[in-house]
Amino acid sequence: MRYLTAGESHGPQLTVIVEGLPSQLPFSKEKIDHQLSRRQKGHGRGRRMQIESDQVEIVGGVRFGKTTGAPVALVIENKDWTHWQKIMTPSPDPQDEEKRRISRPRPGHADLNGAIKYNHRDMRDVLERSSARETAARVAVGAVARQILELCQIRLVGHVLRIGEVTAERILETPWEQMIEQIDQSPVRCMDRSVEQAMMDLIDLAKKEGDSLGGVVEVMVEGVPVGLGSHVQWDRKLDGRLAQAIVSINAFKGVEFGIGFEAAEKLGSQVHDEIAWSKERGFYRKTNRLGGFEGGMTTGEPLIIRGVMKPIPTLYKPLMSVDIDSKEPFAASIERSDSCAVPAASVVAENVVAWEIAQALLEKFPADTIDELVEQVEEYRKRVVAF
Ligand SMILES: Cc1cc2nc3c(=O)[nH]c(=O)nc-3n(C[C@H](O)[C@H](O)[C@H](O)COP(=O)(O)O)c2cc1C
Ligand SMILES: C=C(O[C@@H]1CC(C(=O)O)=C[C@@H](OP(=O)(O)O)[C@H]1O)C(=O)O
Repeated sequence: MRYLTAGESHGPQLTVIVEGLPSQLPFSKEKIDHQLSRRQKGHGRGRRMQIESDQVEIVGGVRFGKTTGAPVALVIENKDWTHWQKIMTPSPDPQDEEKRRISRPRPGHADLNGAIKYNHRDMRDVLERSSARETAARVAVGAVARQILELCQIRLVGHVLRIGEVTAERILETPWEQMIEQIDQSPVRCMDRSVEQAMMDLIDLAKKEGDSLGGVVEVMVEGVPVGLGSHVQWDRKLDGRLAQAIVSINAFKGVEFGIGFEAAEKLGSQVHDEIAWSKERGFYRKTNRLGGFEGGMTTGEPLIIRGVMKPIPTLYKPLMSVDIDSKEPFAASIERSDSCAVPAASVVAENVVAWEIAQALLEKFPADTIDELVEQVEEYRKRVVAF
């Protein structure tokens, strides 16, 4: 399976083509819209999210509610387009275009590197595509992948572990349904009720001071069979692919699995997970400190993946930059912006993980129809327990 996204942040729409989905997959627009709406919420977002109300339109590859096996085409409208149409389309007056041109790169954005690389004197030609608006398209794709995972008894959840200096407890013992409800009701998508308010206060303070905040998100995946991914070639290692997927989310700068970077300060005996066996479960690990991966393959334990997001680069208390025409220094212009998007990014992280897992599943169990996939996964699970 593969997908491509296209579309500018302030253009008419985002477009996605997903290829290789098995046929006969019940395809729910509601489930995609649900994920899209989760991505729009969260304390700290700016005014743009009040304008958008993301909904997917299915324009190819689905008939009578099921995939046909043909490429699936999805569209998400940008409601903000109506306000930007004039700026985004050519003007008969060249002076108009000159006035609209962006010549002042924002630190922390793709503006300057993209302008130099693609030889743009108007940095709108870079920022329109580098914007995290594109993550709406990736969430739509992840929401499709989740429909495959659901039928294969694999479920996942994501939450905010940290905002700035406020860190939540990881509540791994909470029953799954309760955990999901708790996260979705939290204004910062945090499982730990005791720190929610502290997170919101910190976001409000950063906003008041014209600053921004980052944090850490965590995704857990349960029910993944042993042996997705492979040790035999570098680009087939599933932890490696997930790392790429996470760091490809705008503003994500790092990733870890299980205890992650803590492993550096521990002894081997405190890090590796002992192997055990029972008739009911087959082989299992007594602990899950490595977060469900050994040798680039899943161990059958839950996957624990964390990603760190840097603070939003656009600041109301602007940083210094240099104009590309005059070469004069200036204080970066102030534009509408989120002050913290970690809650939204936790939903993006969940959905990019969903895609990678579904893709790895279809690599291990190639299938033209969803029933073929589900049958193979069920048979394999039996074989694994009996191994
Ligand atoms: C959900 C989400 C929302 C974001 N919103 C903003 C924003 O409002 N303003 C901003 O300057 N950056 C925002 N960003 C981050 C920028 O898109 C990102 O930092 C920029 O494209 C540069 O890419 P890099 O940080 O990966 O190097 C957001 C990121 C995500 C994931
Ligand atoms: C549009 C979204 O996020 C945007 C990501 C973003 C950026 O620079 O990455 C900047 C802001 O956009 P605007 O410049 O239009 O205010 C965010 O609102 C979205 O998440 O759907």
